[in-house]
Amino acid sequence: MTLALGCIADDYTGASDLANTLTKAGLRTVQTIGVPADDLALPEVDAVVVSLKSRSIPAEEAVARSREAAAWLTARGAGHLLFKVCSTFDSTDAGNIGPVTDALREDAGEAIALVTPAFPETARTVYLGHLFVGAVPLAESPLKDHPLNPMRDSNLVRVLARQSRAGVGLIDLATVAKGGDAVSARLDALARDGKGAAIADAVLDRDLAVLGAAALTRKISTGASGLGLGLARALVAAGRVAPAAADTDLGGPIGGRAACLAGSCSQATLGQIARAEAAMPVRRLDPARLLAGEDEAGAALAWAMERIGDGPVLMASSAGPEDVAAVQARYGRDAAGHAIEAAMARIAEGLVTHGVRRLVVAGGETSGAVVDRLGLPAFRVGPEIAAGVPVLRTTDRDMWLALKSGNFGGPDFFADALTLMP
Ligand SMILES: Nc1ncnc2c1ncn2[C@@H]1O[C@H](COP(=O)(O)OP(=O)(O)OP(=O)(O)O)[C@@H](O)[C@H]1O
Ligand SMILES: O=C(O)[C@@H](O)C(=O)CO
Repeated sequence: MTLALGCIADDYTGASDLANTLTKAGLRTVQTIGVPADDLALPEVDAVVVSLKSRSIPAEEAVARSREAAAWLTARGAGHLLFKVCSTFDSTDAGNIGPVTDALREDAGEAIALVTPAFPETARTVYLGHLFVGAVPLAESPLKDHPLNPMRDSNLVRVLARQSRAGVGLIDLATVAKGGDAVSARLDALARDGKGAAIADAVLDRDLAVLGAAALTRKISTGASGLGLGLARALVAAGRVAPAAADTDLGGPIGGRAACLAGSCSQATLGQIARAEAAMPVRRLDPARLLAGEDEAGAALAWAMERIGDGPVLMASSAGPEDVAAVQARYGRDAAGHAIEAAMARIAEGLVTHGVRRLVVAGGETSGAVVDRLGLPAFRVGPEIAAGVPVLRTTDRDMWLALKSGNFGGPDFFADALTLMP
């Protein structure tokens, strides 16, 4: 297998978002969970997206795992590596976007890396280094209340500089508008100035095409699915990939039991859970009981088993910012997050043991915990449920999954997803 593009995603939902974007742009793509074992049979593809669960772990560990993934991808011929981060730049000042970008860039022998989380299809745009989520700056968006990494600064040059060893510069929209050569010249100038990364503005998909072409002249870049789109278009335009139609034959219907799990506390997910109440039974997990050591996961599973023969069910730990803050104040942010993720993973395992073969999970960390517990090695990419969320089919067994990034999907996401998972 010779890869045109190797991708390292810092969470599993983000990886499926990127795999979806690359597939739609004509790249044959597979999503693996972690660095694939040597004996894992993979189809012939143009791009591999290695999913890591590295967004919220200590920086040294994130660097080590990302390096391992980079080595695997490079050994399979990947000419360019994209480090896929969240389109809302989810990270803390001790976070990992800077350290991983620095490490991959240095290993690749590059002086500077282009960085942009812009993804206009989902209303993430960057102007003068400031990230906008829809019509508001990042720090005024619901991301300011994220349970793990509250985003309180919209200026990404500043955010990335706080996490990076090398300095961070800006490629502004006026430069992007002049085209790929102007972007490359600006990267060179910033590198001469000692910068190791440059936040690039992008407001429209055409800006991403320019950035993708410029990024492709170097060995690594960092960004969200929008930059993936730009890189895919540049690879096709350069004749390095012959565009393929999406993989329509994923193996036929599976049928059987279906369930949804939500651990995301994003505004979008909270609205989707409320809407799902009209379509299926919904059980809210009680984080306080769970964190007090009571068998809340077992109780939720028993609840599900009484109903699942009649149709899909949804179980959610999700809560609004005030409730999340109260739980975190009492039990600690990481301890609360990990305990709830572990409960979700246990419920997922129980569901699959009892015949669930169609599973929808909301939230990146939550999806990571669930997929790890189920031991799924890789996914092929099916139809798109909503921007950034495809249907996935496991490569080693008959199972449909959808891993939804917290902020993605329309109001009826859970029902929409199950409709596309026959
Ligand atoms: N009621 C709750 N109180 C405190 N923490 C919670 C609660 N419910 C879920 N959590 C934790 O909040 C975190 C949510 O992160 P997760 O990545 O799953 O969702 P997200 O950030 O919205 O999704 P994405 O990363 O895809 O945007 C998890 O660690 C989860 O365990
Ligand atoms: O880029 C995004 O917003 C998503 O793919 C994601 O990474 C959310 O976890």
